[in-house]
Amino acid sequence: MEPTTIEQEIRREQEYVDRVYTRLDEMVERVAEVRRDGHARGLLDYTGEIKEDDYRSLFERDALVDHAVRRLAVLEAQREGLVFGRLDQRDGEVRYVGRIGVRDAEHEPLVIDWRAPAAATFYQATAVEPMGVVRRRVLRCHGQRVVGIEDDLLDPQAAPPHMHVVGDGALIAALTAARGRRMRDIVATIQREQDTIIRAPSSGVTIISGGPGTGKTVVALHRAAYLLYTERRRLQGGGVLVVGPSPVFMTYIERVLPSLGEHDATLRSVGEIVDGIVATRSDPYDVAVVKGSLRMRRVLSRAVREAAPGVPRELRLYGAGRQLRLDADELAAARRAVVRRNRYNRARTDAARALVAALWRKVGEEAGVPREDFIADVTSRDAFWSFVQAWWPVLRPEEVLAWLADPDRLARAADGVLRPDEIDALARSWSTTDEWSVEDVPLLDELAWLLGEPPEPPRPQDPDDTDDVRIGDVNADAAPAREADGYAHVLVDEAQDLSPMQWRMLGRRGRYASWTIVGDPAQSAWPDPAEAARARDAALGDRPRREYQLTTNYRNSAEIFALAADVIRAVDSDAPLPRAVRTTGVHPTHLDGEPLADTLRDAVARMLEEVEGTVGVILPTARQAEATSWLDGLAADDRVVVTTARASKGLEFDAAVVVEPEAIARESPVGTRTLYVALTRATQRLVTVGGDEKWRARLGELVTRSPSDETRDSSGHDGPAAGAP
Ligand SMILES: Nc1ncnc2c1ncn2[C@@H]1O[C@H](COP(=O)(O)OP(=O)(O)OP(=O)(O)O)[C@@H](O)[C@H]1O
Repeated sequence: MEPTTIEQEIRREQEYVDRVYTRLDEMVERVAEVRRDGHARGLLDYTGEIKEDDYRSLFERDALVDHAVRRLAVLEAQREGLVFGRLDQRDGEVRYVGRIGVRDAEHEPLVIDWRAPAAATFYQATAVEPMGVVRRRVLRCHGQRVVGIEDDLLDPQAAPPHMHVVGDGALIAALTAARGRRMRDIVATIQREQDTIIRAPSSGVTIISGGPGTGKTVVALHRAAYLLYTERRRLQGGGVLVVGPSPVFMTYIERVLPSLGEHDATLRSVGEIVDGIVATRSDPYDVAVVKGSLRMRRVLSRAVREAAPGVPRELRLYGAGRQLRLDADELAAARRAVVRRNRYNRARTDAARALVAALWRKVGEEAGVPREDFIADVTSRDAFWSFVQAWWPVLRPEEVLAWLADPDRLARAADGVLRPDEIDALARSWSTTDEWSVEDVPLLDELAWLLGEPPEPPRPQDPDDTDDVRIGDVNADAAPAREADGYAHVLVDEAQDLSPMQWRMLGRRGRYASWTIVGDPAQSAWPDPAEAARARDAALGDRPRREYQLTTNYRNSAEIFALAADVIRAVDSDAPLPRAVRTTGVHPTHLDGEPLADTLRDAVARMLEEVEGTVGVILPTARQAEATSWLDGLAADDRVVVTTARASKGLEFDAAVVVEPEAIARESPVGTRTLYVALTRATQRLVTVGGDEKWRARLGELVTRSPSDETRDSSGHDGPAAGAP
């Protein structure tokens, strides 16, 4: 049989792709040789004495080997689907675009790196503005084999007569593909509005907003890869921090940057920002709201000023020929004066000075010795320094926060700042568990900042330097405080949910950074956007900002998004909503019936049959524990992901089964927004399970109104199945 046009085109492209892989193999072999050579040099060098020259050559060797190892890893990692695009230009030039740049033996480009300026037209050219491109071609590959081609003819007038145009469009093919448990890169199908954001300059603050499924996350990650490519020296030196809402979300996105050849970004959920603490549990809404509010700054700074539990409440000391004493009130006054001026952990010297000053004030002229002699006498006594150590112990943030589980202590710190019911709720949250919550992490960070790092231990003393050594050698200002590590670029996803205290925590890490901030106000779970905006502005300072809005919903079918849009409109009539361009003809459905467990299992089993990829079961928080047991064996299915609505932020499934939607909406004052999040997680199918008349009516009404009624497909799905299964 004659090969079809598309088969012929694929064969031609395969020839080119084969040439690229042959060249890639040569490059891999060459780099591997450099590595082997480096190792061999190391073996010889280490056999004898090492002279200074040898050290230099060993250093060079290590750098060479290190570079070769990294290069090899990149070359190997980018092998899969290395070439994905081709541009046929008006002037007859043909360019191939791929995951990395590849040149032939004569240094002529075989493939252009997608991030290079020469590749930009691959993403930016449109039929309205072809930018010299006649045909854009996306190659779909499995391993090294070309399996499909999708063309866009951008400039028909300029197309030569023999030019073929095949395929239905790469974007739709990508959007309808089954989803796995990890987000994939979109390097072959980045859209023009997205490309503009990816390539925006790195300086200052780039704010990306847009409704659900508009590609905010995936675009921000491609932007990180782009910036690492264009500004590798600055960004690798300082580091790139990527922050998301939960560990589940971080796992969902963790492959995107490596798949783009970037391994150097630090990915952390908001519960993992502080080194050494991994918090995954979220507090109930009412507690989270208090812990996140800026009022906690006052509470914490007062908590730091109060004496640690168990410190001595009286100073008794023999000095200057008499019994010296400071009582609890005098000690408290000295403490207040010191903490007002200093960070606690860096103030021990000052605390010692304050004690001596208080003693002198009490004794004064009666001491019968000049002030200098009095100070020298007191500070030469071990008993004095033992007291200072006990009275001013080094404090860790965890200790100070744990003290606030004591309702009396908390009430003193929060007096006039928090309401009594808020104080009760907080004290209970800290006394019922010793596991830190996600909302505790910014509080610990704030405390770390208030307390400061303890100074470095004193260096060995110079025996001649006897002048007030003991006070001087623990000088609080001697060593700079080791503040939180500063990153060169900070990328914050789902930023609409960050509490003011979380903004402060991130601000400390991005003090000298450029920022990319991603969010959708309509999905916000934070009840006081104005307070969060203030904290955000303080974190970002006066850096210049550029803002972008994404407007196309690439995730949801139009039928699914129509339901979600209806829900959000009820509470936020002005929310700018994206346009879902893909219709499937399959409307959201609803399943009722008792017991709920059976209905849920039935819904999940149906979805597993109907879609190829993942099925998300999205629950009200109150149902979380029950539902996993209801689902029985189904929960263990690799394709099934069980999550609460609150934790479903940023995730995506082929099918979503949303349990008791109205209960999700009632769970908190921002519950409707959380329900909006839950309803916008699915690409192909949405089923709601359990609920009330109101919910069924909403679905029914929506379908009768839906314009896509006329475009139902032939798969037998013809609207909502409200009622018993
Ligand atoms: N140009 C594109 N080509 C292919 N797929 C795309 C493109 N843009 C976005 N997508 C896909 O659309 C889906 C939604 O993207 P993403 O999760 O980044 O959206 P989002 O705006 O962060 O959503 P949300 O705010 O609802 O979490 C993902 O599967 C993503 O891969």
